[in-house]
Amino acid sequence: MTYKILISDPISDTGLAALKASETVELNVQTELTKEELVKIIGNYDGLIVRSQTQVDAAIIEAADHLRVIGRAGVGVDNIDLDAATKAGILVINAPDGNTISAAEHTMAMMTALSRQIPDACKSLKEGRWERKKFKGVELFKKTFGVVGFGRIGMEVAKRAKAYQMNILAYDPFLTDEKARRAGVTKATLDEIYTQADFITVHTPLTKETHHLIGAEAFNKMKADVRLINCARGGIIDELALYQAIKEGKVAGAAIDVFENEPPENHPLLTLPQVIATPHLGASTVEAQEKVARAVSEEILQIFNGEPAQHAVNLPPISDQVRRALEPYYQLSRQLGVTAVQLVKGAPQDIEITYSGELTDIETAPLTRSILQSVLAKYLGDHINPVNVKYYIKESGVTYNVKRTQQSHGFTGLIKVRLTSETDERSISGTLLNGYGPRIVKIDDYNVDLPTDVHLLYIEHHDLPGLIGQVGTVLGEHHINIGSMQVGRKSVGGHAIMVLTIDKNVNETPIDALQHLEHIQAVKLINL
Ligand SMILES: NC(=O)c1ccc[n+]([C@@H]2O[C@H](COP(=O)([O-])OP(=O)(O)OC[C@H]3O[C@@H](n4cnc5c(N)ncnc54)[C@H](O)[C@@H]3O)[C@@H](O)[C@H]2O)c1
Ligand SMILES: O=C(O)[C@H](O)COP(=O)(O)O
Repeated sequence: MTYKILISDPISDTGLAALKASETVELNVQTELTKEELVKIIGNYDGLIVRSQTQVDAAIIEAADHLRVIGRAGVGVDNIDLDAATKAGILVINAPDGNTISAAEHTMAMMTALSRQIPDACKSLKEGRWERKKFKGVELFKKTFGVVGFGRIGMEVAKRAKAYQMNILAYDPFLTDEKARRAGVTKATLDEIYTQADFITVHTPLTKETHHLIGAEAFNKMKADVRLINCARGGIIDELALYQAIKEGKVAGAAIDVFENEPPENHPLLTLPQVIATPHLGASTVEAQEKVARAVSEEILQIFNGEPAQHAVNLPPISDQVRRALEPYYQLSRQLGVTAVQLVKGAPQDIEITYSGELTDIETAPLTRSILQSVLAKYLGDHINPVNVKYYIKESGVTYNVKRTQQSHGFTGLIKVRLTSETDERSISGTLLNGYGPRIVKIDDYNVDLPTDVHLLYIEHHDLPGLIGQVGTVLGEHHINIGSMQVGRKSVGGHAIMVLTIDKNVNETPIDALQHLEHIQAVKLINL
């Protein structure tokens, strides 16, 4: 199988080494595509790698029939329509830490350049002037520095600002006192930052909450000589309100790397001498570009190899430890879902999953997605995958709940899947048996011991002598070899089940023949 990957933004060639070396990948680099051209060709690709330039909107996702993964060689994914990607079952991954240092260094460069008016001083000198009086700056030493967004980059910026002996106030909804203490910063509210800071930098993602987070109201609270830096995302600071605030002398200056619309056209901020700007260069270093390209390349290869993603943006993150613990259970969970949905009569309305034994202490959300996916795929189709399964569950009105119990009936880890449809209710349990791999150990109330990689014939009948022989005869007449047979009954002469493993997939004919036998109540062929 060959995977076709399109690279639509300029990406470090060195960082792509893993993809280039792979025999299963065909790479195509086209960094000057118009949106229409991209829509036309995206259907040919299994993977897409972008930076912040390509706008991966709903129209592109709709045309991306085969796309499995979008790799963002960088942090911000606001250029990707995540809802559309999730609905389409396309995994979005990013490279969250490859450009942290470069972005933090650029922030410091912008703050120092702003405080000393370096770009204009340089320009004036190059134009033949010697204007020492005009370019008097301010020191950073002992100044109060507000850091809004204390994630990866915010923290690295704070480390560097400490070397300048700035007094750092940090605001982040997830910042704890302990984390602030360890980082040597003061945890503050936004208002404390607005009223006390001499310099304010933003390092949040652009979200509904952070859009225009800093606008006219905030500028009114700030010191008149405040200077702002935005090396995160255009739109976190309201650009027009910033322009007004600078014009009115409420803000002394701003250093801007990112714009609400890029590239900015006739932008008023770019007409102001108090503003310095760069064209979204925070991550544009040799080192950062190599790191982000290497990270997405290697992860995309892992995903195409069937391994779980480590930096999925539209799936909950899982740690390495959890990934390792769950790995052996993936096959079992999928097969339990597939079996249960073939056992139950009618479409399931409710799905109940119970984890016990060692699985009670592990984050089992990835297994839950895998079970839900395998159950729903029968009715909703193969486009259901772990990325979009929750979306489709909600859409279809099916309910599900997850339970945990310590009762594992002697098994190390046990998963039980119970499906309820309008007319039926079925449950099936499975475990991993040392040396044997995944096994089905219970169907409804009957204990069984079945492998999960075979075809099963599940028969419900009255417990009567001779019936097992009749079933064997019918299967023999249809040249179907029985691998193993297990029987169970509730009481002598009462309701009973027979589960046979058979060597080949069969068509409807022997099933019909079995169903016509007297005392047989139901026959189900279960393909795993
Ligand atoms: N200019 C560039 O080239 C460049 C380079 C890299 C990253 N970035 C951008 O920088 C930003 C930060 O990146 P990061 O790697 O540090 O991300 P991160 O996820 O590590 O940190 C973001 C932080 O923002 C916080 N946050 C979210 N909402 C907030 C709010 N309303 N108020 C305050 N804090 C809030 C989060 O809790 C988190 O700690 C992103 O927007 C990213 O796209 C820009
Ligand atoms: O979010 C990011 O990673 C930065 O904004 C970098 O964007 P870029 O890859 O387009 O330089």
